[in-house]
Amino acid sequence: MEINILECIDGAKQAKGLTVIIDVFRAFSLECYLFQQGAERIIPIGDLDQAFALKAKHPDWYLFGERKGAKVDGCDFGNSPCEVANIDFSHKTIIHTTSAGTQGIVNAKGADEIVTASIVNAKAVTKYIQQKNPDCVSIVAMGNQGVSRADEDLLCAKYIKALLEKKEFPIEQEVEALKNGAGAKFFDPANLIFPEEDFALCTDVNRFDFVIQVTKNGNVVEKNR
Ligand SMILES: O=C(O)[C@H](CS(=O)(=O)O)OP(=O)(O)O
Repeated sequence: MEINILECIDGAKQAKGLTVIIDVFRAFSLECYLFQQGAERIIPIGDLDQAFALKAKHPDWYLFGERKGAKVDGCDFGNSPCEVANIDFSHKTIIHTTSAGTQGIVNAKGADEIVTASIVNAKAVTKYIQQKNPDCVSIVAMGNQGVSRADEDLLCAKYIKALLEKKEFPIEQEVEALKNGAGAKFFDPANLIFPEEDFALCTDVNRFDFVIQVTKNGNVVEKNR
């Protein structure tokens, strides 16, 4: 199995084979919580206008929209898992547009198939890849706004690669270290965008045992293993 780690939107454009799009802070961690809380499907969208147009057609669907970390005006929710804690999304369709994560999905046009990943479901994604046993796996760490390296996404990519190669990886230690690095923004009292609780929710290692798969029609569904 050939395993390549790529980064950002440019990396997503180069992805081939079974493609794993990673966004730890926070898009694909959030989506795990949404499915856990009953969501039926999520529609990942790159373009904001397209997301609003879809919402206008389907007012009963929830629109989650984020740019530069902040909730976009006019959306029902932003990109924060703690914002949706305890909300029941049973039978709900969700439209999701973000700076990095959903951009990765819409740009991975050369992929044979796409699954998303985050630290909260990395082991489940690894098991899924092992079961499919493809010739080629592209793991894309989506980065900050899809354009610059995000250490948490690269960490998750390296963790999945290590699991696939059956190598030891000190994930708990590395997650702890994020508090003083890429995750420090969640603990900065001057920051008004990233709630502190989101750090723990997005770094709860292997909390979920399901994968999120992008279907042929572009929707995202939960796939239990
Ligand atoms: O909302 C987030 O946490 C990020 C913001 S950004 O990538 O740092 O601009 O968006 P996401 O698409 O979840 O990476």
